[in-house]
Amino acid sequence: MTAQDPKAPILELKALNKAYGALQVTRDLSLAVMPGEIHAVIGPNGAGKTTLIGQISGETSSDSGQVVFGGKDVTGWCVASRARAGLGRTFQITAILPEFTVLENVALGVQAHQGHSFRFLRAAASDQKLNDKALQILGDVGLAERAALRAGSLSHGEKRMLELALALAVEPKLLLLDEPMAGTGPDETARLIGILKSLKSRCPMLLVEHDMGAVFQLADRISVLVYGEIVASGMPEEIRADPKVRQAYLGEDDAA
Ligand SMILES: Nc1ncnc2c1ncn2[C@@H]1O[C@H](COP(=O)(O)OP(=O)(O)OP(=O)(O)O)[C@@H](O)[C@H]1O
Repeated sequence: MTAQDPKAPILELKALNKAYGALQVTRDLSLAVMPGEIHAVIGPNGAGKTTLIGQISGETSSDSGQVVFGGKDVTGWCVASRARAGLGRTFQITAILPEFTVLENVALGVQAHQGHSFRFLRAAASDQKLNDKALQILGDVGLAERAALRAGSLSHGEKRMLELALALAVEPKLLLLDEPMAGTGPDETARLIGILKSLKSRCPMLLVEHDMGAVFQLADRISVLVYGEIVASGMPEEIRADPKVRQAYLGEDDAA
């Protein structure tokens, strides 16, 4: 299969392993993300989800196994090379420049992606094409009417949407989302769910999320990680019904 084949996975993990000393954090971990899908990884605290995201983005080296992205083996690639190849991830809120407007933040992201330096903010601010692109992205994440505000004045949930806009500014082929709902209230969570749903046909996602309501609304496929191992992988209804999963992770709660 080639990267152009629409049925080929955009991301394939093959038997990934990572240990810290005696602690085996991910073990023989394999999964695939297909074009047009949201694949969620859930698991109890300490299951290895953040480590796995790091192994995919390149921040954490793997002891063995392969990361294949867009048909290319990127296992030995650094973070920047993987990002340039289209592996996007949401940034921490600290990546937002609070004194700049919402529009300027995204315009700078678009500009950086186009290979210019951050130093040319003035040029960026007057570049209509750049601003148009940034505004379009802000529309995609529901922040168009906040464009002229200082980014620092946004609510927590809006900052998460701005993070998403910054990730989209680089036109990713896959988005890694590490707990995008963390700290957001119910209304903002509902808005974020709607936004992510509307984006998935254009950008497949690997979603790590503790909010089970959000996971079950968003995911096309769910993999359950326990002690670094995928104990179940399937459609949401299969996962909900799997007794192993209920015991290992969902507990007594109804996951809906
Ligand atoms: N750099 C490190 N050095 C040593 N141990 C680590 C390191 N990073 C993670 N660990 C350990 O690996 C295990 C998995 O951690 P990880 O953060 O990947 O889990 P997680 O599933 O993301 O947890 P959470 O849901 O709480 O965020 C934990 O026991 C953690 O203490």
